[in-house]
Amino acid sequence: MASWRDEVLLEGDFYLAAKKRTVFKVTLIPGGLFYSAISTVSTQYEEKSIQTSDVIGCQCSETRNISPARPSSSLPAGNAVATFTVFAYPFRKKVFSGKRTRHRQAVTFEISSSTNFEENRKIAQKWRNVINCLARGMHITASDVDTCEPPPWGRFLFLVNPHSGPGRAMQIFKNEVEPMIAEANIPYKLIVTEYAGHARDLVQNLELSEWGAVVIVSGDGLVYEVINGLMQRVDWNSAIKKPVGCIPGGSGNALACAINYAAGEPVDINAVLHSVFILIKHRVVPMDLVLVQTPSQQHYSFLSVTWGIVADIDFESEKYRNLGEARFTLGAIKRIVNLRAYHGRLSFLPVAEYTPKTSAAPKTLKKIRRFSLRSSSSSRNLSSSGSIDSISSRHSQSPVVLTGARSLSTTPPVNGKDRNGSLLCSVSNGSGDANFTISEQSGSDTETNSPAKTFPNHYRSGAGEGGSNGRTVLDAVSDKAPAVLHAVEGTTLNTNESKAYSSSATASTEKTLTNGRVPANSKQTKNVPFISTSKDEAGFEEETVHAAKKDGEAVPTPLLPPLDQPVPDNWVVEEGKFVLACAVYQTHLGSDMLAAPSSRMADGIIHLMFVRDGISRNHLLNLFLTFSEGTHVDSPYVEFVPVLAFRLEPDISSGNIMIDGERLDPVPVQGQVLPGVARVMAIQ
Ligand SMILES: Nc1ncnc2c1ncn2[C@@H]1O[C@H](COP(=O)(O)OP(=O)(O)OP(=O)(O)O)[C@@H](O)[C@H]1O
Repeated sequence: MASWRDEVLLEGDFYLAAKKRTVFKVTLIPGGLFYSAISTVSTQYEEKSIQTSDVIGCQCSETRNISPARPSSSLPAGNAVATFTVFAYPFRKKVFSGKRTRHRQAVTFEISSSTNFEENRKIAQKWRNVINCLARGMHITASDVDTCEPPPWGRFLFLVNPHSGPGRAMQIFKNEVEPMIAEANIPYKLIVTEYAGHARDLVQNLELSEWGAVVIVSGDGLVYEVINGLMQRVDWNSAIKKPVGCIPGGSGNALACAINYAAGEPVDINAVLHSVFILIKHRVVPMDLVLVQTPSQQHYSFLSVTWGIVADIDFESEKYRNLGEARFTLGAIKRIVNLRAYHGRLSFLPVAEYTPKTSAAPKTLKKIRRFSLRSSSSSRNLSSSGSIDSISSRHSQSPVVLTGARSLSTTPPVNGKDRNGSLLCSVSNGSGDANFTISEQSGSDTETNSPAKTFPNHYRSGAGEGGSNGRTVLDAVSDKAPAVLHAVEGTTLNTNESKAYSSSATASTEKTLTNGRVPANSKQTKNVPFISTSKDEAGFEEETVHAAKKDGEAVPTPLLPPLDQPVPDNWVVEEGKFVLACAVYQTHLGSDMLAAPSSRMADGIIHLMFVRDGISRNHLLNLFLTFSEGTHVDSPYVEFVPVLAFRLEPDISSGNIMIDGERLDPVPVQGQVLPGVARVMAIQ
């Protein structure tokens, strides 16, 4: 909370609608609004406050002055009274569980300082405007208060699937979403989907400029439809930047859980309320997609590709859809009892060297691979500069950057404690462990339709109490890994930071790349994917595959060889029987399944998890029980590998492959990350 030393923006003596006979001194500072009784007839009131980070909107209205309830009012009884109401959702601790959850608070102030209603109304409107600007994260000073107005909202298009989950999506919209959207005064249109595929058809033909955002009130199936509808447009590169919001109305709601988790909001209680809160307080945040190829189709996946027990549970529990999320628990019990393992081949291009958990060999990190996808309009330097490792290209798109010759294993943040967009890594250099922070970075071509675009530096203060407040991240570089580079969330690095980096690279080369292979001595041409490599003084290598994306052109897949051809030599191939294999790129697969705790929305990483055959039912059950806390990643049975691309080739035709919860017959599939291409309404 801001302190009293903060600049006072507005002050006034108002009645509180709830305390009819008391005048309150009300003070507004950038961090919040304070009010305390200055005259009391019967009771003393403590000073109370409302934080602007909890406020979703403020509105004016009028009421009647009722005599003799206003002893010191200058208004005659029966006259109109101007009011403003602040709608806030602060956290409160639950009595028994001790868990923090937001609750609604509406505080109405009545202005009766003048006998002239119009004058009072103007005062109320001024307070409303300033409070709304602050709630939207704008930086307001005392000199702005007479003129400031919040930027108009872009209209939200709500897509509600009446059949998702237990069939409550429409009820959720009416009872929980609509009232909060009205409090925030956001214009919207509601479309109820009429058939499977309706949302995809809609967004494929939508005039996107008419909408501030597309918001899904459903499960992940409708999110999948919207993402794929946008990606299948000719103008896919611009269309996919339309912010997508997500309110949990289905049975799994993995994306909604991931968004709540990233914002530091509860995932398991009052999930809808917290999701709507995020929707209103959102920033536009980049999100990775994964392009998934099968022999006959191409999918754009935002969540996961699963095979084995996780896919079986997801598909086979469909028939219990009316149980909501409990369907997964029931499905898991049934599947563990009838445990199956599937034979196949799992290949992947790891971000760093892969060493199986069972191996006694030291885990040495000598190389980091990245994939950089840029809008071709901004990629001209890549083909002409001859220095593709120039600072600007590194920092404007790099999803994860790490240099330094150390052994590395990713460790989960402690229950989401580190949610500043940073991936914590435990790095061992032989003399003990050191913690390093790898920061992820937003895409260079981040566009917003939110006020963040107009007020980028100040909008960050708008995060909720439990959130990370979206602070600018330039993490300290440990002296044990001098070459670790940190990117900045949503901002560009300053010159000093750039210089610091450039001194660490001693050599760089580049080659063009075709279908995962690198022709020697090929010449750079515009829009042709290519690899750059650089080595620092310690011999640590960083290899980046660069590709350009553009409306009207195919989505680039330089990491993927044709599905009927072998994977390149730099891929790892694991063959055998698997109980499960999951490629995950969100933290959650359900509210009690923190599948990839270290995942970030735009980390440019596919988190590949697999369990080989040989695990007992007992151990598997225990493993499933640890999913809710995310500690399964520490299990000796679970391999957890950050990768840029993967291929899964099941040997048998039984079982299921699920892409974002949509079933496929077990056919060969492969996927490649598309770093930060999509945009979601979130708080990081
Ligand atoms: N009006 C409709 N009638 C029938 N099916 C629909 C309709 N609208 C959408 N659908 C389809 O319903 C399917 C399930 O919806 P959704 O995934 O949103 O809910 P869910 O499966 O309960 O949630 P989750 O995927 O999170 O478990 C989607 O694949 C979507 O294509």
